[in-house]
Amino acid sequence: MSAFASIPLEEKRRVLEEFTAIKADFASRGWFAGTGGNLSMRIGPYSPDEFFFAVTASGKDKTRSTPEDFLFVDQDGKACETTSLRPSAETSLHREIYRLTGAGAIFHIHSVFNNIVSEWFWERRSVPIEGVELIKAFNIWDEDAAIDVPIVTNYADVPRIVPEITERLDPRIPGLLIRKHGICAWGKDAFEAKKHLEAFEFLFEYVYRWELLKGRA
Ligand SMILES: CSC[C@@H](O)[C@@H](O)C(=O)COP(=O)(O)O
Ligand SMILES: [Zn+2]
Repeated sequence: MSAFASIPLEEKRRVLEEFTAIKADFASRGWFAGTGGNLSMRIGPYSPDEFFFAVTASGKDKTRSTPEDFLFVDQDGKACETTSLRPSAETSLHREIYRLTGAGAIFHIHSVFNNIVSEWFWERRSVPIEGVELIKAFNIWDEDAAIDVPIVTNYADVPRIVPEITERLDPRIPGLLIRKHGICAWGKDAFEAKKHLEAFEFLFEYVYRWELLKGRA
């Protein structure tokens, strides 16, 4: 039996149920404008060379729930079961983040705040955030902690983004911005990945508003 086939059916069902609920929650926040965004959740045993994850199908209206929203793929992005669905166009980014971090879930969304701050701070290739309480959501507890959220190039040819992720991913920071595109945030499980994504979006809105208050044009 293949490694994927030996993952219990109830485990697959559990992942898809949790996945469906999170997708509906994010849809209610307006995080999937114009079919943008994609989500994945890992399942079964993990090694950097072999792992499996459920990922949203490409180009779907992610504000709707249908039986064709997700498929399971392996570490190479190949479908684990026969399906007519195509995995997200950004599956290669998820694959690389799983390979580097062993995370349990990765959520990618587009927002106006994450797009604007990624452009404002593009020259330094990271968004600086200092002393804001919600930095603790990333399990960083230093007094007045300062973090830099990496920004990578938004190549139209998505696999070209992968080497920049390899180079720029900071193990302390569970997220990466893609310039004028969106964020990938991850965590050890879906609960943690969602917590991190919410914290990033709060912090990006904070940075956006603070920069305007300081008089940025
Ligand atoms: C329609 S714009 C969005 C896409 O180009 C992409 O950035 C995105 O997030 C969704 O792609 P998808 O292939 O549906 O996962
Ligand atoms: Zn995207």
